Amino acid sequence: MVNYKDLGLVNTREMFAKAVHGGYAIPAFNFNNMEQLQAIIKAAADTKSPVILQVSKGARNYANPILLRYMAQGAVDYAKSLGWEHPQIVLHLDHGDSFELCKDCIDHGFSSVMIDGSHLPYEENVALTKKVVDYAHQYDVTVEGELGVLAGVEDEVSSDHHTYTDPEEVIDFVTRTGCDSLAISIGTSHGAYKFTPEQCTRDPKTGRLVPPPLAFDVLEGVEAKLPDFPIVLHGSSSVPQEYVDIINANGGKLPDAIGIPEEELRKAAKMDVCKINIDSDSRLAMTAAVRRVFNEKPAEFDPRKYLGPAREEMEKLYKHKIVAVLGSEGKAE
Ligand SMILES: O=C(CO)COP(=O)(O)O
Ligand SMILES: O=C[C@H](O)COP(=O)(O)O
Ligand SMILES: [Zn+2]
Ligand SMILES: [Zn+2]
Repeated sequence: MVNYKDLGLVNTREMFAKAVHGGYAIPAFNFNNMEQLQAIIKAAADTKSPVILQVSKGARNYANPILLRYMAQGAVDYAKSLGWEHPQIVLHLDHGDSFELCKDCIDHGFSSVMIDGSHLPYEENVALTKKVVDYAHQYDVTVEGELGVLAGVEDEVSSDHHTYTDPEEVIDFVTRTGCDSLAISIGTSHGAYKFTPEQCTRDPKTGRLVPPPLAFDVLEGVEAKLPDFPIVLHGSSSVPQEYVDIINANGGKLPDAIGIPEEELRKAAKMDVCKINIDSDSRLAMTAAVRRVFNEKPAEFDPRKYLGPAREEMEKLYKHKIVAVLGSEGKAE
C-alpha cells in the first residue's frame, strides 16, 4: 500500500473547488511514454498550472503498470527540479472499468480515479460508482463518475448518435454515489474524428469542416440542478488543423479529422467545467513532428532526433492549452 500523499501528489478536491469559482479548468493530459510525461510536467512547471496526469487502462498495458506508476511518481521531483516549489500534480486513472482496477490504482499511489459506468444501466452505474467512492474516500482519493454516453467508442449504437446527460438524473447520481466530480456528455467524443462530414457544414473558402456546436443547454441544465459541482469534459481535443496538415503533407492520411473548437472549451472552462481531457491533440503533435523528421531527414535513425522534436512540439501544445484555452496558468503558484 502506497498512499499518494507520501509521494507529494494531490487529489482533485481543492483544485476543483478553486477552478469552479475561478472561471478556469484544470488540464487532464493522458500519457503513455516518457516524452509525453516530460512535456506535460515542463509545461505545467513553466506556467505554474495545476495538472492532472491521466493514465488509461491502455496506457498501463502499453507501458507496464509498474513502470508507468514510478514514472508518474518521479514527476513531482522532476517538477521541483524545474523550480516549481509546490507542484500540484494529480495522478488519475482515466476510464477505470472495474472496482478492482480502481482499487489497484488507489493502493499504488494514485490520488484520483475515474470509474466509468456510463455504459451500464443507471442503477448499476450508481452501485459501482458508490462502491469505488466508499473505498477511495478511506484514503482521501477523489473519484470521477460519468453519466451520459460519448459518441464513438462509448456509443455502440451508432457513431453519430449522442446520448446526452440527462440533467434530471445528476442530483440523484451525485448524492447517492458521493462522487467528487462528474463527466457529462454534451456532444464531445474521443479521437480525431469527432464529427462526420454529414454533421458539419463546410467553409467555402478553406474547404474545411465546421463542426456543429456543443449542447451548452445540457451543461446549463446540469449547472441549474447542481450549482458549483465540478463537471468534467472528455473528448476535448481540438484536432489542430496545422498538425493534420503537417501529417498529411508528410505521408500521413487523416482526411477530415476534426475536433472541438477552442472557443467552446474556453466557454466551458468559464462555466462549471473544471477538468478538460486532452489526449488526441498530443498524439497529433507527436505524429506531426516525427513524420516531418522522417520525411525531411530520411538518414536519421537516432530516436532522440525525432522524439526530441516531438517532445518540444507537445510542450508547446500543452502550454497553449493551459495559457490560451483553459486559463489555468499561475493557479498553482
Ligand atoms: O477524453 C479523453 C481521455 O479520457 C481524451 O479525449 P480526446 O480524444 O479528445 O483527446
Ligand atoms: O479515453 C480515451 C483516452 O484518450 C485514452 O485512450 P487509450 O485507451 O487509447 O489509451
Ligand atoms: Zn465514459
Ligand atoms: Zn475520456
